Amino acid sequence: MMKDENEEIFLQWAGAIGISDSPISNSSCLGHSLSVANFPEAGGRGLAATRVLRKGELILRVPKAALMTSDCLISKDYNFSAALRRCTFLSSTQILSIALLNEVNKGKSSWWYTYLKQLPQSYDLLASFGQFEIEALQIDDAIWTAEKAVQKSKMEWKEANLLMSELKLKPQLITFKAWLWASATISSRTMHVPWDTAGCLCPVGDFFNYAPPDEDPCHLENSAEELFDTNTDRLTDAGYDEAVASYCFYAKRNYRKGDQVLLSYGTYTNLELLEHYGFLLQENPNDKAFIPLEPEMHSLCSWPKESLYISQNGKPSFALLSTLRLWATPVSKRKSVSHIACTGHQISTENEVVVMKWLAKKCHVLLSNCSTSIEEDELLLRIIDRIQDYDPLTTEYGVLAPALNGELCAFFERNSVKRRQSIYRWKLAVQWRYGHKRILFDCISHCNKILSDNPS
Ligand SMILES: C[S@@+](CC[C@H](N)C(=O)[O-])C[C@H]1O[C@@H](n2cnc3c(N)ncnc32)[C@H](O)[C@@H]1O
Repeated sequence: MMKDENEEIFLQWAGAIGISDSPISNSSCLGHSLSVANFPEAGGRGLAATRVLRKGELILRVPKAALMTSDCLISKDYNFSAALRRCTFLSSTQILSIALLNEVNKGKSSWWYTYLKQLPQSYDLLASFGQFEIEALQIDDAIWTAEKAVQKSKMEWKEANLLMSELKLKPQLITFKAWLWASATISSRTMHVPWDTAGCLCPVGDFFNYAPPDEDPCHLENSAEELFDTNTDRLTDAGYDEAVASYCFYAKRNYRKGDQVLLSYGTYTNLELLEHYGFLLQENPNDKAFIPLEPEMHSLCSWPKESLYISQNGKPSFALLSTLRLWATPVSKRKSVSHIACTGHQISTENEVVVMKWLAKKCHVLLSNCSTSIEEDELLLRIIDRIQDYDPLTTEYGVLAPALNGELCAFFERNSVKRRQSIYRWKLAVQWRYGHKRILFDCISHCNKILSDNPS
């Protein structure tokens, strides 16, 4: 069956179970406010505005009965609930992943068959990265995060094996590959519900692609305000509304007809987006670069580790700057100036010069420790695009940039089969390291500017 045909059947099914983008009851699911469209540069399949949408307007309602939750899957499946009682050690996310595979196992007899059929067949979350793509991240912190994601996924899969074999799932649904698919579906598509920490799968609502939150939640002045939940890492401009027993989605800004309607799933760095959703943004205002600090720096201040970073624009965070200022102060004077540092003020010109020199040098060393430069990564990204387009001349690029030779050869050796997906993951890794290096580079420029304004 054609992809569009599947989509058509899915939208009819969604309309019949009450999913609607219209305030008046309507048998069709979409068409009043939204339509499914393809946005190749911003998430692929997504939702477009079919008319002018005003900020704060309710644009989609998905009734509770249409939400796929562990509760609803378990309560309708006696075997599953009986087997689950014997496996009390599984997390809510593992349970929802197994419940999802259990539905897939039912094939056409599953009530969710039409929904399951249109889910993506694979994902590119960090947990699905192979050794080659992990190494392509180049930066220790990111490599560690990716390795941890793979290990965690493997461990959760092993723990889930007992229940999956009790359920007698088909052999291909018990594999690690199937587990990666199920857990990535849960990680990248679930939405927060108050009664289950695993969240829910929300047909049609999970077609919204992501835009980072661009406003401070405290300053929101529209009807979606009360749905803004800074404590959850799920969709924040949508939420479950008990009063109407539905998941409700609101326009987070004004849209023109044809615009892609986006939602903010939360505030994420690019590494976090890769880890939880399998994509990253070329321009992510929430991206950050964490750099290794001297052990002493951590004990100097009470700032949490996560607050010590370089922002996407190359400027050190408030906490990092005040920590560095205090650290650059002679030990005997630290106590008397700590209140100045903690309130974000410059301690002295000499102190600022030491801080900026240290920071610029650190970024410079980190950049020179990488096996490729920013320019080489830029070239590699162009080469990868050509490889994606099956340009036969691409191997010759190694001559243009000898530093890329090893990486290009390693890719071709390992990836004769299943190239498309491997190329895409490799590209994500290179895009990530390129963005990270740009932050370090911009930080050096920022420090140099301050140094030239404060000649020592
Ligand atoms: C909730 S789904 C959104 C709908 C999805 N595009 C689909 O076809 O079903 C989330 C996934 O969409 C993709 N995505 C969402 N926003 C994106 C963006 N701004 N850029 C690239 N990919 C995006 C990622 O693959 C992500 O894991």
